[in-house]
Amino acid sequence: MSSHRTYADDLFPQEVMDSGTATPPQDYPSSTSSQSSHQHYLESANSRIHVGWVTSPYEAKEELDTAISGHCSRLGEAKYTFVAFPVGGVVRGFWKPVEGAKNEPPAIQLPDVQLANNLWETYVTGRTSPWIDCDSEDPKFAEISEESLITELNYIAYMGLNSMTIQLNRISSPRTAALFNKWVWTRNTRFTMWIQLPSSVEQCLDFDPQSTPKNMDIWTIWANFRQGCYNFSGVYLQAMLRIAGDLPDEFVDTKRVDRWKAEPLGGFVVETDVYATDRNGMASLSSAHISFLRQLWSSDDLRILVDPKTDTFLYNVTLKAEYALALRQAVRDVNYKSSESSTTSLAVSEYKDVLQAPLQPLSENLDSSVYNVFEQDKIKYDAYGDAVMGVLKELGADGRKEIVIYLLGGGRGPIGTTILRAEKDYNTKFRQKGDHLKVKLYIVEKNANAIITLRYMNHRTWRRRVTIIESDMRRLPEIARKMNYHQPDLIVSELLGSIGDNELSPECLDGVTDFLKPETISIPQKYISYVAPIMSNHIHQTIRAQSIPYLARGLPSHGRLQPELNGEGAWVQLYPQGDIINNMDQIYVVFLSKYISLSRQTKEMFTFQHPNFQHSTNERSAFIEFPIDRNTDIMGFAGYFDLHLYKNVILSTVPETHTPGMMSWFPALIPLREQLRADDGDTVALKINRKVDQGGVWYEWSAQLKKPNGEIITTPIQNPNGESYYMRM
Ligand SMILES: C[S@@+](CC[C@H](N)C(=O)[O-])C[C@H]1O[C@@H](n2cnc3c(N)ncnc32)[C@H](O)[C@@H]1O
Repeated sequence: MSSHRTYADDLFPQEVMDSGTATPPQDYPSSTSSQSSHQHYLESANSRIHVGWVTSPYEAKEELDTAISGHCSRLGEAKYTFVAFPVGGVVRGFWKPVEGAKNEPPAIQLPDVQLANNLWETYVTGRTSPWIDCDSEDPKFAEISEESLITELNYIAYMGLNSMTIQLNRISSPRTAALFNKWVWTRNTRFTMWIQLPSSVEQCLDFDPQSTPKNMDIWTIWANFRQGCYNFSGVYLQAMLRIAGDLPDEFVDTKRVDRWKAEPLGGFVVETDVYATDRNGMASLSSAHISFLRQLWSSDDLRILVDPKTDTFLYNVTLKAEYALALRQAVRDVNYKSSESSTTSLAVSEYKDVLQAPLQPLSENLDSSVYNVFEQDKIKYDAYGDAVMGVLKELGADGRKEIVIYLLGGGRGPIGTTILRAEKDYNTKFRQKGDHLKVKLYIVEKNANAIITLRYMNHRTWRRRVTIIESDMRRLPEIARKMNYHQPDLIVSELLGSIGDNELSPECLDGVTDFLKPETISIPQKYISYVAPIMSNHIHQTIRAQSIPYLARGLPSHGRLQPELNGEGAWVQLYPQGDIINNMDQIYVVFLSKYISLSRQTKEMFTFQHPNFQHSTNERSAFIEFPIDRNTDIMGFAGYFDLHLYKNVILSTVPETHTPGMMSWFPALIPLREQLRADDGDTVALKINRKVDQGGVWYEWSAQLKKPNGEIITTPIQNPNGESYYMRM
């Protein structure tokens, strides 16, 4: 059964999940009764939505460097909540290097003691000097830039600022990225780094209409920079999208805009030439700009910076405030949570993108709380009831008096109750008094603890009608022969994981085949797994960053090896393949949130049918191709399944056909070791094998990327021999 149900995590009805980020109606103000709550809503937007001001050369007088607090107060009056200020002070910040001259930038002169530390942290983002260009074609200037950038980063660290921002002006910034790569991985100082991207490819200093690839885009500029920093945590290294008057196509085409949902987006820098004037003479945004902002406004933690491109705001005193107001108006209702809904959405959000290890109910006994979580899913049990009813109707049509049903893997018995209820409903609807169809029910369960509950249920709820068999179902043929148990007309089971077969349902059910009649029916009759490639820098980083605490180093891995007693007398689990490979080569269960699917369609992976009278192998092999329709980084594949219980009674976790309200399974995740860069027009394939040996089952997988010119890139085979993820039998 499903692994996402490992913890008491999914008690929330699907409806709540779906509306987790409860947004107020667009017409919020009119839907609230009082003026004062409307006022409160507007005021809360001023503090909830952080709009900052980029200090520009237009207002930069030298005195500003020692008068930051007054600068901040004036911005506060215009409803700005922070300022991006040159970290070296305005003289250094707006210095202009002269070509060919012996350039020596002015020294840093922004005294720290003018503000209390907490005020610097809260209100000031350090902006590196805009003239810095470590990737300049002029090697001397590139060198000066590198030295200056390190000096400024050091100063940001010294000041204890919480955030800094740097503007990328090139398509390719390998030296800047290398400098950041070293800094983030080796310096024990933590502040958020907002990497401002160019507003369009054509704006870049190194853009060349002849040599720049036609499909170059802002996302690729960012992805190369992020990759240059070896995908350092998105908590600290974030992209800021620069918005100018003309939006490039990739900020208008929804499927390309969506990629930013899978990236660590810090926010936006809005150039003031995007503003028009509305009917009331106020600064306003175009509907294209508003819709772009809204599409990516995933959280009110995002930041917006207003970057003045003219000095008009110096003469028109209300303009600054109007800029900020227009931005808040654009996004303030997107993530607005009314006070009634906030508790629930918070609880659900705790499980977003949390990695869970799939359950292995065959090799490990589940505990009561896990069963309790399963049992909340009324939709699943109702579907089982419908399927059993379907079989009773079909078999009962010949007027028989008895039908023998085995529930295989009964847990605490909810499907047992469902079966007996179906019997009652069938007799009420289709049989006369005295002509009842009787279900002879056996429940098989190997978990000795759950057996205690089943016996209690039998005594209390089922009026001792059920024969309870404490055993692994694979021993059922032997036990049943010895005990003269009846052969089943119907076997019912639910032994399914997030991709169907990954809790070893096929192997368990095959174990009872010799005890079946040729006409025995199985519920389920069939299950099919599905996959789709996904993009998610966040989940990639989360998987990589898992580490094993000292006191957990003896816990069994999910791989083939078991913990060992080492020479010092401690139990230790060894990972000869290394921690990172071990992390990347497992299948996880995740309530996916910060991700996007890269295919409009999920595609079939493996199919299993029951009963498997031919004893066909449970090994499988699949090669599943997907066309890629945008430049992207593929982090792996999301996995789903559908469950054909009986005839047209189907349960599904596949996004296109998801059973409404069913919450029993979160998607599975099949990660790649490294994110795989793909371009618009490529084809990616998942190559996956399901392998079986004496002790268990495992998957081995890799990806194959095909370029339009026929070039093929193949990634390494993951989880060879089940070393990191092995399902014991
Ligand atoms: C996913 S749970 C489902 C429990 C219950 N049918 C329900 O829907 O709540 C699967 C159950 O099958 C049991 N099980 C798994 N493999 C088994 C096997 N080979 N023989 C007997 N029981 C097994 C597990 O102990 C567990 O109780």
